[in-house]
Amino acid sequence: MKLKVEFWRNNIIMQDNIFQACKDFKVEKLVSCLSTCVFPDKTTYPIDETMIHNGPPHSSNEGYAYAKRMVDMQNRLYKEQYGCNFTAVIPTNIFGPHDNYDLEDSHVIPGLIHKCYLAQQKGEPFTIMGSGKPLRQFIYSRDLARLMIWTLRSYPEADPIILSVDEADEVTIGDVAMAIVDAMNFTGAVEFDTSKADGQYKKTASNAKLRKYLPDFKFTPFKEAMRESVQWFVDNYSSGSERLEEVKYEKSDEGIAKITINRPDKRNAFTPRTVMEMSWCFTDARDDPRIGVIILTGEGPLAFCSGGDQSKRGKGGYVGEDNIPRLNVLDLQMQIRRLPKPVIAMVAGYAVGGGHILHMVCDLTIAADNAVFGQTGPKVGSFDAGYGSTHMARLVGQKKAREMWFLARLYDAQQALDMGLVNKVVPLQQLEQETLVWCREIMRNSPTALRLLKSALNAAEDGQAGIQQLGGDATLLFYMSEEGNEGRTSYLEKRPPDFSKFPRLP
Ligand SMILES: CC(C)(COP(=O)(O)OP(=O)(O)OC[C@H]1O[C@@H](n2cnc3c(N)ncnc32)[C@H](O)[C@@H]1OP(=O)(O)O)[C@@H](O)C(=O)NCCC(=O)NCCSC(=O)CCC(=O)c1ccccc1C(=O)O
Repeated sequence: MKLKVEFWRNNIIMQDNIFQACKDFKVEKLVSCLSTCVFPDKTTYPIDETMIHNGPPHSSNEGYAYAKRMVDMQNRLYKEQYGCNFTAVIPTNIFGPHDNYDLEDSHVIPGLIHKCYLAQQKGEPFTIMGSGKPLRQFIYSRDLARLMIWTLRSYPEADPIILSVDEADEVTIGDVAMAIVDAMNFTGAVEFDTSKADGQYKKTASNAKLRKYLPDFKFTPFKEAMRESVQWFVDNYSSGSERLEEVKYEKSDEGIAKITINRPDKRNAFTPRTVMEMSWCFTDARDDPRIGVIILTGEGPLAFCSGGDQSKRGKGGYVGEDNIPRLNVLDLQMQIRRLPKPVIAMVAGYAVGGGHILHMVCDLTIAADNAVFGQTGPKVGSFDAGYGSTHMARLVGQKKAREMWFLARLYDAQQALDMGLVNKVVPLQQLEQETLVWCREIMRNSPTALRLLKSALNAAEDGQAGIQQLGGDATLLFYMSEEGNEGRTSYLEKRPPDFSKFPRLP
């Protein structure tokens, strides 16, 4: 690690602020997360919680390790002086879904999963650096989450606790590689590159203290945890999310997808690339049958989206890396409109220009109390004569729509609520929480009813295109019926169809 000073200062400043704020606001319990690198470089094994301060940490990460050691001291001092219930956990080698799977800077398991996947795709050998003999204890992220909740609720001490699998569950890097091979159904050659260094042979940690409190805690079997992690990686790799540069894309186990425009320095103004990336994400969310509702938002509290990036605007549209001018946000508006699942705009800060239109074409809008809405087009030489005008008039009425466009004023969240532009306004800190409440309520409802309602509401505005969407949904339902299938089956069986058993209802 190069930035030792930054690691030291940033961690110390964060810790000092958090501890003091938790004391001042009488927070009932604070659990800080340390890591095994706080332990001395030269030590005996297994390491345990009493050995943190027994000697210098490895020099490569001393800025970070010394700062983290201070957490242990802070926990004790705040308890002694103010009676605070603060403590720390020390997890060992976490892995699981949502990890950092980047090839350059990920930990061993996500890095190997990614390498094995690429080897599978390219038909190349799966190469593991080193002999594969070093031993490590790995904890599955879901197990760690359960233990963290237990720590919050029930662990009584200020002294830290190691959260690790048992010593008997230590595995070699070679075992890890073979578990990945199994989970991935990898059929190619597996090679160990012994010209590369192995790293420390073992770093065994004792979980005796954890076992004293929770003798019966059952860790997820390693191979099962590996299968879930590999499955998560494969599912999410195909979404193309690794290639996203201007947008963030997340999917939750609850069936909620979240697309975040990630250009906060430009108030989340969109370029042709931003729009393309959003479009990939919406396509993935539409095609993934586990997803039932999609959130569209902007990174940070200052803006949902400030419209087209004016610095990329050329003659004929916004110009990307290929030098071709585009107005591709119009296709994105259509995509959101036609997507057969509810899309919710989650708006903090500015939603202006083309960004305002994006929130309007979403099915619902939840706004933070700092949200600001409006069209700026006539001020910067632009306008949207499509949904930006006509759908707006449906939402707020003709007079108000003309006011918004002709004067190009900005409106606060309460004004937007009063004119029917948004569904709810909440304090900024509650924005995500409230949006998730709406998403979860939607997830409990019939997906087919929601789909048909969306296309019916669109059809009333969208003319023949709207009827086509509603008509497509009717065909989908018919294809799912026995009557529809009788037509197909009779054709394949080379017999006349028998529709006589289907009722001709009034
Ligand atoms: C959004 C603001 C009101 C925020 O103000 P403030 O908080 O004071 O921040 P700033 O200091 O102004 O901005 C910080 C930083 O971001 C840059 N930036 C902000 N917005 C844009 C933008 N749209 N393009 C490029 N850059 C932007 C800003 O320059 C600053 O950068 P520095 O380097 O730090 O200087 C305020 O920022 C603002 O008013 N922004 C402009 C809003 C705007 O006019 N947007 C364009 C409207 S036109 C449009 O969106 C058309 C879109 C389109 O493609 C289209 C075309 C044809 C038909 C339909 C459409 C359609 O979208 O439907």
